Amino acid sequence: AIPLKYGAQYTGKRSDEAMNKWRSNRFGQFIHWGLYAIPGGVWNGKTYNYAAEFLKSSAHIPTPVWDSLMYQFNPVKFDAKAWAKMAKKMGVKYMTITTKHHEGFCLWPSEYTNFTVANSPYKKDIIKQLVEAYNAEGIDVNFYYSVLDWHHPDWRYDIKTPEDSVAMSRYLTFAYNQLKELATNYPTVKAFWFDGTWDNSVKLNGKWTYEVEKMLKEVRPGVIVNSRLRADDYGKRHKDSNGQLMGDYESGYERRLPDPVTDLAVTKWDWEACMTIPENQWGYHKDWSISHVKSPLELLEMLVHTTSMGGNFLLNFGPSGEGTFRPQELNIANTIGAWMSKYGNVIWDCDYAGMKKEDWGYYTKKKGSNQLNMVVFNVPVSGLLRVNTPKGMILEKAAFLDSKGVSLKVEEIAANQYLIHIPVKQYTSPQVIQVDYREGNAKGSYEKAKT
Ligand SMILES: C[C@@H]1N[C@@H](C(=O)NCc2ccccc2)[C@H](O)[C@@H]1O
Repeated sequence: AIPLKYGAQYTGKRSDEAMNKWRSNRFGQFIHWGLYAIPGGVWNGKTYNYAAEFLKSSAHIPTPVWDSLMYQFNPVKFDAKAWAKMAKKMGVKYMTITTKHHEGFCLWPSEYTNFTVANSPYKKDIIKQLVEAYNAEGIDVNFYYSVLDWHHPDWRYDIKTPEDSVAMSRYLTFAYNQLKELATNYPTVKAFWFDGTWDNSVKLNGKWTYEVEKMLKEVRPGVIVNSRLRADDYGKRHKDSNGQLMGDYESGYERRLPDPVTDLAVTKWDWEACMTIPENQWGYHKDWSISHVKSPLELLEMLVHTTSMGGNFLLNFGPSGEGTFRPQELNIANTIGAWMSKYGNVIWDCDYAGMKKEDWGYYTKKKGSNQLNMVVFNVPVSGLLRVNTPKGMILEKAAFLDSKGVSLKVEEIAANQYLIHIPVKQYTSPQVIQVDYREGNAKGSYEKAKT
């Protein structure tokens, strides 16, 4: 192994209470909110189809012009309690809020800069209101923080001169202080979601990323940081020069999911995928007709897919400059919430079942139970759901979760090979089958085909 001072601090999954809770949460709400929500992707009457939170760069807007949006930030319809109630109904167990996105505007009254809500017409601390409202609904709150900062004069993309180095170290001290401020002043924060760490200026400062992780865990014991924060002694990101994951969970899946057959390696570590409702809009965009908008069932399948591979699914919402969500976002929250109110127990506290992926859908398994869940998205025309079990696993019975007790026929067709018979009809949402099994070896009464 290559000796490292700023590489992975441990190997394997954390098994402390804080991480077990983070893992059991499984489903989270991402919220991207900032000055970009005011123009919403439109500038001087022109609609830009890029992500709305990049409008400053896609419309080449000078920093002073962009920054003056602060004087327009006044979300008169913002109601943290209403947001938290919607999230509770959706069935999320955590929420991750952008405390500061690439634009540098802070949703909390930071003492280290004037570019915050405190100096906007709104004045009040948005982070405090959200933490209190979501925690009151029993939802954990995590902080997104962009290291990349388009506002701060000391930010550098690369370190080419001694002046760059002096300026960037001033910037990193500023960011360190802001992060300590967030971890200190909002003591119920459970995790930090770092972004904007891909530039060379950060990769050359692996030591700083190590020190931030260390400081946060000293100020807030148990707190969780994503792999995207970290660079090692040689600028390697996410995984160090020895291939070990840094931070507490892998955060590379942005608007994409690992393949359930070829990417099974992800089941060896904790990970989270974050997802947009349109193709690529994190912040509020005025015109959602410019791309596909994912349906509730499309997103629900992604949630189940993610749980089936032992990951967390963070679904993004982009409130408007006034603090409201769109009808499509409300519909998604209600539709997924209705399914979660019936079947949330096959998501929360569930994990990878170690079973071979089948065409009909996904398996999840409740931690520490002999309960195997089958979430069926694709009913075969035959009505026969194939189940291949690992050696030593015998299926006993199967039943639709909502029609308690009505058993389904389980046909053993060979050692560790079964067919579960379900009615062939039009289903309008994924069906959940609960399977009970026991340890033991198949009767072995089958002749192995001579090949
Ligand atoms: C979680 C997402 N990560 C941000 C993102 O894609 N940044 C990519 C980026 C690439 C190059 C310049 C600026 C930003 C998006 O704005 C979201 O915050």
